[in-house]
Amino acid sequence: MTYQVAVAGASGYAGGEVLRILADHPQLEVVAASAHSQAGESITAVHPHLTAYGDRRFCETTPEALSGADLVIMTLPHGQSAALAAQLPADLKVVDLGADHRLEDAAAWEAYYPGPHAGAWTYGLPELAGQREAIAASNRVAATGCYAVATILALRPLLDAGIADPSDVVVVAASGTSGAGNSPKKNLLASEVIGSMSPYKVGAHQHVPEIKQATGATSLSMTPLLAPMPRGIISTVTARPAGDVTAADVRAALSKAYDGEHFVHLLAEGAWPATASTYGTNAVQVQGTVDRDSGRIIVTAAIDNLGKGAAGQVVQCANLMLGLPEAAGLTVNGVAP
Ligand SMILES: NC(=O)C1=CN([C@@H]2O[C@H](COP(=O)(O)OP(=O)(O)OC[C@H]3O[C@@H](n4cnc5c(N)ncnc54)[C@H](OP(=O)(O)O)[C@@H]3O)[C@@H](O)[C@H]2O)C=CC1
Ligand SMILES: CC(=O)N[C@@H](CCC(=O)OP(=O)(O)O)C(=O)O
Repeated sequence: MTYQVAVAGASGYAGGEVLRILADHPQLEVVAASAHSQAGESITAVHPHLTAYGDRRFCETTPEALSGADLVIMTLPHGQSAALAAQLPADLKVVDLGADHRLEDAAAWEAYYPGPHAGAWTYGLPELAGQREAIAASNRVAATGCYAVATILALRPLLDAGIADPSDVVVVAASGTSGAGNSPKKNLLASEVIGSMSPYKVGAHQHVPEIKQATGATSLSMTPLLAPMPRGIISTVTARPAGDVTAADVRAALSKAYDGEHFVHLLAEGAWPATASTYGTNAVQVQGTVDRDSGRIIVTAAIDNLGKGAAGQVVQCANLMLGLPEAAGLTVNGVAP
C-alpha cells in the first residue's frame, strides 16, 4: 500500500531533506511539494541534489494544494503552521516540524515565541515512554525541536531512573548552520562562520521549555553554540547526581531506555558520540559517565539536525501514523569520512 504525502515548506532545508528521504521511501509518495517565495520554481533548481524530482515544480502553500494527500508534513517557519493546519480537514493527518503545537503551557509559549499559543498536539518523540502508541493513534503530531531531540534523549533516562536532580541540569550544545534554515542571515555568512564557534541565544533558547516539558526537569540552563559545519547537533547534558551515582549507573539508565530502540544507540564504553557518524541518518548516538572531579553526571548525544532533528523524525512519525514499519525509508548508516 502506498500513501500520498504533501510537504509544505519543501523549498527549505528541512523540507528538502523530507523530499530526499521520501524519494526513496518504499510506501510514501510525494504528491505536492509547496513553497512560499519560491512557489513555481523547479524543485531541482532549489535542491540540485534531488534529481529524482525531474522537472517537477513547487506549488503554492494553500489548503487546497495539500488537502488531497493522506498526510501533510509541514516544515514552515514558526507561527505559519497553526493557521494553515486549522484550514485542513480535521481527519487529515498532519506532522508539523514547526514549534507551533509543541508546548502545552501557554505561558511558556509566550515567554519564547511571538504570536498567540495555538495549543498542543501529540509530541512527536516515539522513544519517550508511551509516545509511540500516542503518535500512532493521532491525526496531529508536533515534531520535536532539533536541540530538544538530542537533549531530551540524553536527559530523560537519568530522571526516569531517579539518579539525577531535576533542579540542577546544565546543557551545552552545538549545532551546524543548517539549523538556522536556508534564508540569508547576516551572522550566517560563510566568512563569519567558518573558522569560528560562538554562543547565541545565550540564556534564552526556545527549546528550554520543550525540554523541561518532555523530561520533568524543573530548572535547566542551556547554552547553544553555532559550529562551523553544515549539519549535526551534539548536546552535552550535565546534572547533579541524586545520591551516590556511578558511571555504571548512568550507563545502566541509558541502556534500560534504549536497548531495543532502532534509532538510539548507546555506544560501547569509552566511545563518545560524533556528529559525523550521524550525517544523513535518523540515528542518535549517546554515551554517559560521571565527572571524576565534580561527581556530576555527564551524558552526550549526537544527531544530524536535519535527520533525527528534523526530516528523519518527521518521517518516523508519519510511518507510525500511517501504520507502516516505523523505520521505513530511514537509515542508521551514515557516510564517512
Ligand atoms: N533546520 C533544522 O535543522 C530544523 C528546523 N526545524 C523547524 O522546521 C521549520 C523549517 O525550518 P528550515 O527548513 O530550516 O527553514 P527554511 O528557512 O530553510 O525553510 C522555510 C520554508 O518555509 C517557507 N516559508 C517561508 N516563509 C513562509 C510563509 N510566510 N508562509 C509559508 N511558507 C513560508 C519557505 O519557502 P520559500 O523558500 O519558498 O520562501 C521554505 O520552504 C522551522 O519551523 C524550523 O524551526 C525544526 C527542527 C530542525
Ligand atoms: C543554528 C540555529 O540557529 N538553530 C536554530 C534551531 C531551531 C530549530 O530548528 O528548531 P525549532 O523548530 O524548534 O526552532 C536555533 O537555535 O534556533
